[in-house]
Amino acid sequence: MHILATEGLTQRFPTVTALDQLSVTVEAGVTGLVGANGAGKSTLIKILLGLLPPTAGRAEVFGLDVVTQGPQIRGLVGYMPEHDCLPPDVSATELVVHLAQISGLPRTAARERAADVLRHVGLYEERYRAIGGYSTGMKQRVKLAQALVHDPQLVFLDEPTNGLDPQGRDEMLTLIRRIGTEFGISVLVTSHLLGELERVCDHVIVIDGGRLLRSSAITEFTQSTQVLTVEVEEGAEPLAARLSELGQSVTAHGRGLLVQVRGPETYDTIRDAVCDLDLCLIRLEQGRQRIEDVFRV
Ligand SMILES: Nc1ncnc2c1ncn2[C@@H]1O[C@H](COP(=O)(O)OP(=O)(O)OP(=O)(O)O)[C@@H](O)[C@H]1O
Repeated sequence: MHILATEGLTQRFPTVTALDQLSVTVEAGVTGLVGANGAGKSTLIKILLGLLPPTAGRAEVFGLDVVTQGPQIRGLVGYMPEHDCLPPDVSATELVVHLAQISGLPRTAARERAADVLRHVGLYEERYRAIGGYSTGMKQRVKLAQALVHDPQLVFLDEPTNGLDPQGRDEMLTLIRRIGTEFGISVLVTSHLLGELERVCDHVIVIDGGRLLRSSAITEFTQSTQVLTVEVEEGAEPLAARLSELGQSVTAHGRGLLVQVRGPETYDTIRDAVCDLDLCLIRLEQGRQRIEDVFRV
């Protein structure tokens, strides 16, 4: 049973087509929406929230039509926008309580709920300080807290790791996974880095130039796009030839070779080929997947 679906969804702006005949469904769980800058991710989220009427096609969230039932959709969905949009002169507590009340919670419930979500996202005493003095990581947490405060069934997180250092990024990804598993809230999270979503998502959708490139379970994804970097002291060319003869997909890459992983046997094939040719293996490493790798598939 899917939680949202689009069919032939198209969004044209005067000089660019941001979404082009996009048809995709999303199931409950944590889903990554990946694409380079300008691929159409934020546009899709705005349409799904009922904030932007599409030029053509249709979309529904929990069976509700995005064009005619936007307010009902926004009652069920939380939204963490990409850009910094926080008022600098109020505290996180004041802002999140205020937004909870706007979502329809009575004052006391709004205060309790705001305290809960701010704690869940890792803001403690700082929550009483003005947001203007917060670090980027703290601001991202406030944006996440306000997306969760009305107890939604689904949240749209637009580039939540933007501007964070590696530790902040790690903490945010762990938090996103917890939202999906412990809180039972479905998540649609965007990123331009496939590698970072791989850790937290059950499913990944890749779009490019507003078109659907791929939609697969994360397990299928990592298997089919996994590459090994193989480096030998000398003899990369004969090794490439031998691996090709043995049916492997090999490309030269700098001083090494990139070999597509077809299964566990790929590792054995490489080891045997290196031994047979009497070469000295200096590196055998799993390639880090980037969005570019998927575009080549
Ligand atoms: N209101 C608008 N008017 C005109 N063009 C727009 C508007 N909103 C988005 N676009 C254009 O549509 C394309 C898709 O933009 P969108 O923001 O959806 O991409 P994105 O995948 O979210 O990228 P990013 O991560 O950089 O925000 C871009 O070329 C963008 O310039």
